[in-house]
Amino acid sequence: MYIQVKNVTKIYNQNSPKASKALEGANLDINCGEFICLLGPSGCGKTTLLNLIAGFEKPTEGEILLDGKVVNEPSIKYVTIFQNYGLLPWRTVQGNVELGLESLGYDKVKIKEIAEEYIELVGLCEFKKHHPYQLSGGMQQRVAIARALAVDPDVIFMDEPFGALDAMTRMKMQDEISSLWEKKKKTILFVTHDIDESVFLADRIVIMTPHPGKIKSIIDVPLARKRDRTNPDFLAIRDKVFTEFEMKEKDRIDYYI
Ligand SMILES: Nc1ncnc2c1ncn2[C@@H]1O[C@H](COP(=O)(O)OP(=O)(O)OP(=O)(O)O)[C@@H](O)[C@H]1O
Repeated sequence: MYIQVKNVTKIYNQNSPKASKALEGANLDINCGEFICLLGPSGCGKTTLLNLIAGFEKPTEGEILLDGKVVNEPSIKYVTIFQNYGLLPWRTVQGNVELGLESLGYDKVKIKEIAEEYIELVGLCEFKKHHPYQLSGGMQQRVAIARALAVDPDVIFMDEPFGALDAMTRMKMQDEISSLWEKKKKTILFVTHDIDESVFLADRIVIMTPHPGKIKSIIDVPLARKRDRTNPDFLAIRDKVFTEFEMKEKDRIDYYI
């Protein structure tokens, strides 16, 4: 097993009157190369679990192993892509993609070569001399993805990366990240509260519920890619997820009768 979350509880501000239990008794095993979505409503501990696995936070109880080693701190082998892209405004697209590579100690020619390869992969060749303010939100997110992939990380953490995008751009980015994942087969942990997004992207969906944050269940998504959002199999899994959250239309109708 590549990532192991063993009985992990996280309490922020422990031993203070402000103590809050964000996550309770989480157990999760992730295989190398899997695309995992953490799905749930606000406050269910998705970001907390992501930050614990990425090493930005420490568990209050339990432990997390990555490739057999206890996670204690963030590592250069794991990259995180946030909702706000995290691009440097004074650098061009090329400069932003080169950023992570510079810290790996490659020479200038190699850095330029690798950056160009990934700029091409996300379809931004014509824009490599542009600055972030000259790009749309979707294009900025593609730069962030190119920058993340360029350092050839073992794991990519994505915390609601498409949250700020309009619906059409968001679907296009879902297509792109899904086909990039197929090409590169990186282990991806992707936080979302969008049910359709999780069914479109994930190999497995980790269903989380709040008060306190818990892993409620895990749903397999054994659908071939590229996925069709209108296919009956897609809709059946979507339905299953709705049932897990007790949000099915049938239940609401019963309630009103
Ligand atoms: N640094 C922190 N200090 C104290 N409490 C925190 C901290 N971070 C998160 N929490 C609390 O822990 C709980 C889980 O938060 P978390 O951000 O992990 O949930 P989430 O599912 O990612 O929510 P959202 O979808 O709104 O981002 C919430 O009640 C939140 O207020």
